[in-house]
Amino acid sequence: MPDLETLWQFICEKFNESFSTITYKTWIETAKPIQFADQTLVVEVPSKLHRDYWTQSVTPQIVEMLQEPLGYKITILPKTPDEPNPLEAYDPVEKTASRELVTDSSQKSATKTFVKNSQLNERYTFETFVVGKGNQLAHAAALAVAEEPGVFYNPLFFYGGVGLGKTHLMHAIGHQMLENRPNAKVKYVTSESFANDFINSIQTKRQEEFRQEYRSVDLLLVDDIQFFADKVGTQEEFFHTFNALYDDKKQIVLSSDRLPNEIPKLQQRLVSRFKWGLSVDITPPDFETRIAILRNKAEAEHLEIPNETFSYIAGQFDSNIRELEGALMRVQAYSAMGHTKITTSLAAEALKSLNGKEHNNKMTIPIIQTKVANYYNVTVTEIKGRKRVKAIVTPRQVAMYLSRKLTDASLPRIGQEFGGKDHTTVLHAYEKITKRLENDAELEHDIETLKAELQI
Ligand SMILES: Nc1ncnc2c1ncn2[C@@H]1O[C@H](COP(=O)(O)OP(=O)(O)OP(=O)(O)O)[C@@H](O)[C@H]1O
Repeated sequence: MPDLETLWQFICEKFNESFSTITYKTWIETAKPIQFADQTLVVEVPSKLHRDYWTQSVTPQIVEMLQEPLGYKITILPKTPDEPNPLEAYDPVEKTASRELVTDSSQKSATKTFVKNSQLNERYTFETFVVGKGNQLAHAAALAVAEEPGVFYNPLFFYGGVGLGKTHLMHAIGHQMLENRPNAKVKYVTSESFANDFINSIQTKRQEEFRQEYRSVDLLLVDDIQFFADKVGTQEEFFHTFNALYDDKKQIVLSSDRLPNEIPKLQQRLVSRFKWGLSVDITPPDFETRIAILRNKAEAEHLEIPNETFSYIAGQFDSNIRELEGALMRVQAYSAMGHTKITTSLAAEALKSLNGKEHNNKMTIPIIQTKVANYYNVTVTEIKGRKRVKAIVTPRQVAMYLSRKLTDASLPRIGQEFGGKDHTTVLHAYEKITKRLENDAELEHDIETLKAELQI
């Protein structure tokens, strides 16, 4: 019997040879082998969603892949970090019972006519999508749905703030599905286009055609469904479209800036249907992800940009990737106009005039973290980390306190920027520093100095 390391290496190599890089990265690279005993392999995966996908799809493929070389069938038990090692916990793992979501394994659709015009943007693929903490689950769910449409999460519902990649992921699902099944019929629309198509069909007496068009797809992607609010007739029609596709086990993917039950004037029966599948949120990217997105974009545009300039731009825009990309393009335009290289001071100059605002004066959490770390002689990594020695806890709490005072970021958002901490930790830090300030003159001096430096 091979040891754990050899077995895992073998699995990685085999999987890498047989599947696309994105599949490999999403399901294998995020997994960690834990134990191999009694022909049973325990693998730790990041979330329940990953575990479900492993159970349903990855595990059978690996078992089959290994059967010939090993000469026997191994058992694979995926678990999340919170779950005990099933081999140690003794309890036989519930392999399928833990599925939280409705699934249906009877998907296999008939051949469809080839549809060229599915309104997909070529740039929005899984390959160009940078995965980070805020979007890891959404990305994994998107890939699961693209690879096995109608099986896992139907509907798949993305929600989250503006410019965070919901549309990008929806298009990526469409591309991936067409790559796997070139004859599939994929349709991407915004909720407004759906409403317009519907109204036009009434005006031109082509309702039957409209229904035929929307109800014959294999994958329907409807973006920004918050704009269904107030459109009673459109909601009614969409309800029937949804039912027809769902009953036919066709995949539906929806997006909105908020959860279904928070969309005003959305019919209750639609809200409840939208909850049948999986709702997954996308939160703003952390600093490292923002840098990775900028790097990718710069590489695609063949731009040469120093590391510190990436950090500078990523420090300025922390809650909307569209703005982040826009900033990079602006810097590029500035450099092209002046025939000069891209440097941090050029970037500062370019972004300063953005909307006529002094944009480089905008306070962001990474700027606060850097300033506080320097002031207390610790590193930003330590500030974001979990070490509980006083020399680090105080700077960490001060940085959280200042982030709350000097930026508009919410408590969860601040927690996320501090290495993914809970919002209650941020609140605790804020309250602790506020209390200490009542009778700690030294701390008061530190904070006043930092504030003065930060607000220059
Ligand atoms: N993780 C990511 N990796 C690379 N690019 C991204 C990522 N997330 C978003 N983007 C890019 O940011 C821009 C905005 O993304 P997108 O349009 O998908 O946002 P959205 O959440 O649909 O916004 P809206 O709520 O305005 O519809 C796009 O150009 C997209 O390619």
